[in-house]
Amino acid sequence: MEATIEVSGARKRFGQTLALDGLTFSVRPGEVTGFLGPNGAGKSTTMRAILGLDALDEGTALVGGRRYPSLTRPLGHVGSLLDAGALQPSRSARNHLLWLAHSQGLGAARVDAVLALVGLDSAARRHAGGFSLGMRQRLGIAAAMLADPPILLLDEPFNGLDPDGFVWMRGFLRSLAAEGRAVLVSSHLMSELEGSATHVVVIGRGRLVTEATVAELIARASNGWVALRTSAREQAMAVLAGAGATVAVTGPDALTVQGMSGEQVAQALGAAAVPFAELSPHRASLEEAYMELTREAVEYRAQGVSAPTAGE
Ligand SMILES: Nc1ncnc2c1ncn2[C@@H]1O[C@H](COP(=O)(O)OP(=O)(O)OP(=O)(O)O)[C@@H](O)[C@H]1O
Repeated sequence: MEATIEVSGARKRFGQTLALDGLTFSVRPGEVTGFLGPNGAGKSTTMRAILGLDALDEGTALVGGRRYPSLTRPLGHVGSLLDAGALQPSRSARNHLLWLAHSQGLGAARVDAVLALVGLDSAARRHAGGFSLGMRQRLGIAAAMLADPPILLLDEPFNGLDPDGFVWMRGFLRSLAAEGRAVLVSSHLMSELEGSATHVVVIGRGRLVTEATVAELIARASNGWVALRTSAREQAMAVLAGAGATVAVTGPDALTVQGMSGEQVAQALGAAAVPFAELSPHRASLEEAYMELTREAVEYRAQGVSAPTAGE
């Protein structure tokens, strides 16, 4: 089966709430796609629709070109982590997985392999009920990986992870994509996905806000910004603002400047005898890119059709 997820024109209403409002996006093989949006944006509903747990009112949600309920061995095609709490607390982690493995015709060797894969081998015989949320997330991922599926849907897998867990999860997601799998990972925070996602799908109120590569998103948000270090921050701000630039404080001795080239910034500060160092094009973080996006989306909604924003 081809490792793709394709959601097209998905609409879903729960009573008065329109959870999905014509949502369309796709995930291709070899990509970790971050699935982002504020609370209630429709991320979980989308994942549930892809897995056939919620029926769409309109549109389609396909895995490898097929509807999930039509798959004969679904867990061999799509692995999912929706709720890390969904386990039998009195069972050991290994027994929990053995029970799942048997239901799929898999043996103990595969269980031990996935326990090692997620770093739970030493905790394998402990009761899952005593696991921290981070360990439950790992166990949930081990379960998702049991039948070695080419497609993975992970809902908030970074929740509850400690700093080591974060590093591990990022590397793990990258390795899944490097093996050619399609991976859709939901998150509230862009920063969680930095270093693992290659693509992002941002949704709001059940609609697509943007679908882009991480590199495109960062380039868009970085455009026209110059980063600057100066021991005379207030003076530099006054000079640059006086020259018409937009200036933001990014640290005790750091500013970012928009509306002037690096050369113009150097000239203006030089002429006013303001000391500075490290003048460079600013590379936005994924979080900044997300904020920029959200801001654009809000402005678009507030202004109606493509009215220019101030300064354009
Ligand atoms: N079973 C349900 N019954 C009624 N309303 C629902 C149901 N499931 C979701 N909703 C509503 O649909 C909208 C989308 O919810 P959803 O859980 O998909 O968003 P989300 O992006 O996953 O949010 P969060 O980040 O908070 O998990 C919300 O307004 C939610 O209250």
